[in-house]
Amino acid sequence: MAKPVSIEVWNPNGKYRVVSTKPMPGTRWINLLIEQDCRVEICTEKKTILSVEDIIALIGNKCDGVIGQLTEDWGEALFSALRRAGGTAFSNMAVGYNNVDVNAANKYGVAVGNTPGVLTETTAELAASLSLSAARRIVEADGFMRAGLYDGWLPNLFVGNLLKGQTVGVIGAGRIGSAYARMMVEGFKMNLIYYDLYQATRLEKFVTAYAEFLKASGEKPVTWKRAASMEEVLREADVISLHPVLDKTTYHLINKERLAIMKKEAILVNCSRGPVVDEVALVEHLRENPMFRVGLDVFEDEPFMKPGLADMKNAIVVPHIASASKWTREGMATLAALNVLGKIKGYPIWSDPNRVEPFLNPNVPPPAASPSIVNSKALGLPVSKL
Ligand SMILES: NC(=O)c1ccc[n+]([C@@H]2O[C@H](COP(=O)([O-])OP(=O)(O)OC[C@H]3O[C@@H](n4cnc5c(N)ncnc54)[C@H](O)[C@@H]3O)[C@@H](O)[C@H]2O)c1
Ligand SMILES: O=C(O)[C@H](O)CO
Repeated sequence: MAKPVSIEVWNPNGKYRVVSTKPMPGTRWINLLIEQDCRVEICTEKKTILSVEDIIALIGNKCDGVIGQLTEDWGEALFSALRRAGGTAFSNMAVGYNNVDVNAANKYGVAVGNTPGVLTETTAELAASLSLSAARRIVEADGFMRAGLYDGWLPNLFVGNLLKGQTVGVIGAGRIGSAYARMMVEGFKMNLIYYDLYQATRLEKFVTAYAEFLKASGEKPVTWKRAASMEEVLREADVISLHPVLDKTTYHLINKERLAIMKKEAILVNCSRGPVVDEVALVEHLRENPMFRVGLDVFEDEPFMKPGLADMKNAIVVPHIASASKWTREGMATLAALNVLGKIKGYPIWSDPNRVEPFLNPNVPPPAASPSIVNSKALGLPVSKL
């Protein structure tokens, strides 16, 4: 029997019981649930990552829906427990849902929500920050200053890479990959090469139009290319940023062999999921190629790093904070709550999960729909006409 977990309760007399496995930023998400007759229970347990047993204890005997986190293992055990408690709604407070076994959710008739769109620019901005920090060796230089080692300007001190005119490579040019590509192309006049299973038409149009603008202003135009293979991107790009989903096709997408074909002075950024990179191979590559640099927001065995990574001066490591802006995190909480609420109330599914702005305006009530349910087709849920 698992130990009872500590909770904070809002609107104790609400008809529907909704559990959040973590406190989340802002209060709009709580108010939206309360206004629609939900009793909201928030787990306040100090431990960062809840176990399956902890969450089963939280679900209890009666639970209509759960808002969970990407650190939790949502599979057979949790979906069956939720269904036994009468629940049919779950939402990750994340766009990525590789921690969720969607087949198990389908088996128990539980809708699975995620939070696309609201974190696109915030995540792309962190990827851009890591690209710049790695190119200009910001973290190393900061450490040098703080250690009292600076004794005057020198021609060779912390010389890094100029981005202008270099090639940025994007693997996975979906929402975030495309936003990052635009930042790097427009902000630093980089040429673009990308690889994705699908054509990124809007991105291509943007770069074409920007190239024409530069040409008309008498500047060298930027170029773009959709690569036929990922290897083409790895060989040609100076900065490579990874933005695919994590699934069987992208596990260890970057391995020893693929690292070996990258330029010796290339920069690799990962703000997708840790297992997209073989981290042991990466540490070895960083050790053997001191001019190769990485910026990592995610790790293969989070919260841990593979041995040796923390000692590498050519690696910048941050703790999975790519979506961590106040507006975005409050918006993610809102979308996750509305996913769960929508299913409980029998609302339809929003027709375009790439266009979630109507749910994010705090001054107007949100549409009566679930913003993004990834298994809506499998469950035969109706789509909103809005
Ligand atoms: N570090 C963070 O905090 C953070 C924040 C947000 C998202 N993410 C991660 O980023 C991922 C992408 O988010 P998004 O909103 O841009 O999703 P998205 O679905 O818009 O984009 C993913 C892209 O990956 C492409 N893709 C899939 N398999 C591929 C393969 N084998 N090779 C190349 N491309 C492939 C898809 O075609 C798609 O265009 C999420 O799934 C999540 O794991 C991380
Ligand atoms: O998938 C996601 O949304 C992130 O990893 C957290 O923002």
